[in-house]
Amino acid sequence: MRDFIYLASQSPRRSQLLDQIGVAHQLLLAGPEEDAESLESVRGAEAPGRYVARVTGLKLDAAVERLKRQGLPAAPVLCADTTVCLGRDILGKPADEADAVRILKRLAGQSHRVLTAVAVQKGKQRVDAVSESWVRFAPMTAAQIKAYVATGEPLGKAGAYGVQGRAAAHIEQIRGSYSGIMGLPLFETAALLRSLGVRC
Ligand SMILES: Cc1cn([C@H]2C[C@H](O)[C@@H](COP(=O)(O)OP(=O)(O)OP(=O)(O)O)O2)c(=O)[nH]c1=O
Repeated sequence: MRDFIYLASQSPRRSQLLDQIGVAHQLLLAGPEEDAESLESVRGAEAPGRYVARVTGLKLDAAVERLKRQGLPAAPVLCADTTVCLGRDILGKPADEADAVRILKRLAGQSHRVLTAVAVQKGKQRVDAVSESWVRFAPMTAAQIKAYVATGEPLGKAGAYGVQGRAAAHIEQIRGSYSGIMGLPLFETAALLRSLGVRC
């Protein structure tokens, strides 16, 4: 018998990744009355690790409230947040194509960190983890950046790229968690679910 969980995320990648390890899940999405984007604002000099864990906690608070409000059957709720950082700078999702070009120019020829926090709440119990990975992009010409941005892939993704997509052609090296870079670190996720006694 498998338990099901709620996935409070609009990211199709996170749902695919949960499928990959056989976690039955239902989406628990924010309604138009919730200002989901405002949860992701950065506080002054906040370190990236703290930022990503704090935002994930806020997403989970909002999701648990949503579950209560909607009167849905009780089940564990999972949230995650992915942040790309270059040094101490947090690079979020690009606002538009020009912003994606600007971000990718900074990442090209450099190594950066990808932090993904995941948090799960079951009843009153909450557990969380942060996965850290390093990604090194090869140098990219302006034409290569332009061509990549024209694919539309950078929009909606932290750091303006998808490791699982065409960006892979420019990624020289990865250290850490491939699934974490994509948006949900599966090793940590499975361990958190097990620690809560979720059968999957
Ligand atoms: C770095 C990287 C990020 N991403 C994606 C994963 C996340 O969807 C997105 C980071 O944004 P997030 O704010 O973590 O997630 P989201 O807004 O897509 O979904 P929600 O807040 O509802 O959970 O970037 C990739 O798909 N591939 C990558 O290589």
